[in-house]
Amino acid sequence: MNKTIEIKGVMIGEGAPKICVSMIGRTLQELRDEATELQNLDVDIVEWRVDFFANVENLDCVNEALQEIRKILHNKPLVFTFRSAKEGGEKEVSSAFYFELKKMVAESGLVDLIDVELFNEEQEIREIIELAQEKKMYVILSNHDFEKTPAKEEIVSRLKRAQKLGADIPKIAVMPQTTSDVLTLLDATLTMSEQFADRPIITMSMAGKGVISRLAGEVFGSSVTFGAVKKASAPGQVEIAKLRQTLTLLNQSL
Ligand SMILES: O=C1C[C@@](O)(C(=O)O)C[C@@H](O)[C@@H]1O
Repeated sequence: MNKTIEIKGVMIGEGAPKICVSMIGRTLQELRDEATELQNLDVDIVEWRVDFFANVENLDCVNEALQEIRKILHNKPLVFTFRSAKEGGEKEVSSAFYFELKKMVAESGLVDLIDVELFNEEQEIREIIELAQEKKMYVILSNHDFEKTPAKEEIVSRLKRAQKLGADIPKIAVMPQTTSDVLTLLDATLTMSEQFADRPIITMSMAGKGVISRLAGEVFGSSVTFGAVKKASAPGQVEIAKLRQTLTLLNQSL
C-alpha cells in the first residue's frame, strides 16, 4: 500500500483517483472566471497551467493572478504548473526563468503543489523541493512524451528517478502510437506502484486510445486523473461528470 498525501481534505493515493482540472486562461479575467466556475464544480484538484497566461513572463503579474486564484479556490488543492513547449506546453522560456518562476511560487506559499519537469538540473530541482518543504507544499516531478511511449523499463526508471530526487508525486504522461503502447503504460504503472513506489504516482496514456488509463487508475495504481470542463489541456481528457461516474463505478466494483 502506497503512502497517501492529504491536502485540504483530499486523499491522494487512496480510493478512486482524484480529478484534477487545468485552468488555461490567457488573461486575469479569464482566470477569475475559470477559478469561480471550478470552485463550484465536482473537481478535487485544480492546476493552473501558467504557460497559457499571456503575462507569464512578468513575475508581478503571475503573483497578482495567483493571489486572486488562491482567494477564489480557497479550499481546493491548487497545483502550479509551467509546462514547457518541449513537453507539450504553450511556451518555451529559458531554464533560468523557469526556475525563477517556480522559486517565486515556492516562496509565496500560495499553492499546495508545484509541478517541476524531471528533465532539468538536479540542483535546481532540489532547491525547489527544499523551498516547497519549508512552506509545507508538495512537489510533482513530471515528464511528458507527446510523440511516443517509451519502453516499460524506461517509464519505470523515470518514475523511480523522480522518487529518488525527492518528488512527493512522480508523474509521467506518454503518447500511444498503438494499443499495445497503452498496455505498456499500464504495466509500468502497476510495476512502479506495486514494487517501487512508497508514495502516490500519476500516469497517463494520452489521446483517444489512452483514455482507459485516465479511468482505470485505481486498478493499476495512478492516483490522479486529469479531466476536462470546457477545453482539454491535453488530448484524451474526459469530461468531468462522465469521469466521476466511471471512477465511482470502478471504485465500487473493487
Ligand atoms: O501533466 C499533465 C497531464 C496532462 O498532460 C494530461 O495529459 O492530462 C495535462 C497537463 O495539464 C498536466 O500538467
